[in-house]
Amino acid sequence: MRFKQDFFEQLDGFYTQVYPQGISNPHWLGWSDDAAQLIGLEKPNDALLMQLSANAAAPGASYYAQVYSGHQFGGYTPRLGDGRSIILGEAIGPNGAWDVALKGGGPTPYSRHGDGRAVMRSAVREFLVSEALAALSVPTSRALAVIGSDLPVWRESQETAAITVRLAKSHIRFGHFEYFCYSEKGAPDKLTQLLNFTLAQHFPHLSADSASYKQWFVEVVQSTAKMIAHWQAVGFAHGVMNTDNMSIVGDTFDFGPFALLDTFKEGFICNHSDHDGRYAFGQQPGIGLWNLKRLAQALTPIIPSDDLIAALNRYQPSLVSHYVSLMRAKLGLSIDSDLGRAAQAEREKQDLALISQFTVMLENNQLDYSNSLRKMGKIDISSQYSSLRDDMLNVSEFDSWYQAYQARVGDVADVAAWQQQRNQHNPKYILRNYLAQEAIIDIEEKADNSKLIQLQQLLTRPYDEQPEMDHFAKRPPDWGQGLVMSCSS
Ligand SMILES: Nc1ncnc2c1ncn2[C@@H]1O[C@H](COP(=O)(O)OP(=O)(O)OP(=O)(O)O)[C@@H](O)[C@H]1O
Ligand SMILES: [Mg+2]
Repeated sequence: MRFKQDFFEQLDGFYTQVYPQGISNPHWLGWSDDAAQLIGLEKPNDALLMQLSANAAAPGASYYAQVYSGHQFGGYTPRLGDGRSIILGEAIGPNGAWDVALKGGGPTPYSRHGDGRAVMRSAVREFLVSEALAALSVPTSRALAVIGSDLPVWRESQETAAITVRLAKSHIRFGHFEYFCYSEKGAPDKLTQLLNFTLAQHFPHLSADSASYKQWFVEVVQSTAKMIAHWQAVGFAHGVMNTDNMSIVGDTFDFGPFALLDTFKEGFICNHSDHDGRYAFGQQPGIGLWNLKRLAQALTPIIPSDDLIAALNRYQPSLVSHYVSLMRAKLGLSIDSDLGRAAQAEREKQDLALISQFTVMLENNQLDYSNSLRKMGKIDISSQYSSLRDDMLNVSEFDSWYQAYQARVGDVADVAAWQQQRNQHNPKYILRNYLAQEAIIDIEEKADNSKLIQLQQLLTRPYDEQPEMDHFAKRPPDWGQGLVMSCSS
């Protein structure tokens, strides 16, 4: 790894230098070749294992924990910070730099009452889902590796510690701006410094001056909208959309009690602690805007309110556009690029209605979200019969939807090619909670990570048939239905 240290060198006062503490008997549980390529690494080796398990210093690393705050479940917590994630610096890759962080690397000044550790089950889940979402083209932080140990840690019972090696284009969160607005009142120069750094590092096409701030916030609104559109389209529930878990570059960030939907359910809550369903699957678009409003508030000392409000107004249309376009690809709804603006807007409205009717049917019939969409690749669109019909209890409701759908799809000259295209947008394999759980149980009970590796490899090619892996595409068994995860990770 070759590091630069821009955050560390340019933002004194925005972090505390702190060294990670090694975990005993470190061993690779998982390694991502795809993530490794991002920072110019090839295969894992023993020296790297020692460095990434914090048992040896990584040459060129600085080791620091950033300070931030954030709104958690709607309430403001004035001081958070990296309590268990220690950043080594920005590793230089062939197409840009990535922060490398050891999540679970030991206590920091921001650990409050925590031990600075991550348990193996949560580290494995973060590793698997980071790479699985990337393969689905969802904007996300990445995971280079997950490293197991025999270091005991206590949660509800004794477990073992692990480290996820996270790669992120940026670790700057909405909560960074909140911290420097509220906790260091009267210091707008700090906010400006942070914003100028963010611009220079992550929005290089914008200059670091007040004229660009307005455009920058528009782009933050749009990338957040795009990220959440992806979540809704693949059926991803994040579970802890606190503002300290929202990345400023619009990447999915901090994987705790997340879930990919099995059965489609708007109100699905994956987080055991989310009693009111604040972060339920169907609430995510609204919470995205709520979070952006908190960020906007924190920016009022340096960006005029009118500009912030104008940018926020672009959230909803941007999210709908992205979502409809992703769902069009899934359902095979083509668009005529010659349509005028007004006609396009009307078409978007109609398509959104058609898509919503589809998901309502899935919910009413308790159908699996991804598997139902995958069936699109088997539909003979020219025929009155659809295999999806057999899954419906209310057949007449389906028939009238299907009629409207067929009319919208129109004539398809080459049905096989149409089906093939559907398969390239509707994954056969997703990271179902029960699959992750099975991989974790094998590690816990048999020290066997082969299922994890198999799952990771499978999920790097989620659209391919891989017929020998068919069983991984099944709906969960009874014990794995609607698994709800706790936050004690
Ligand atoms: N075991 C722990 N020890 C110390 N601090 C912790 C621990 N678990 C969580 N925290 C801290 O509590 C706050 C909220 O936790 P949250 O679950 O959002 O983040 P996280 O998963 O620990 O990390 P990140 O957001 O970097 O992915 C963060 O400041 C986090 O660092
Ligand atoms: Mg967090």
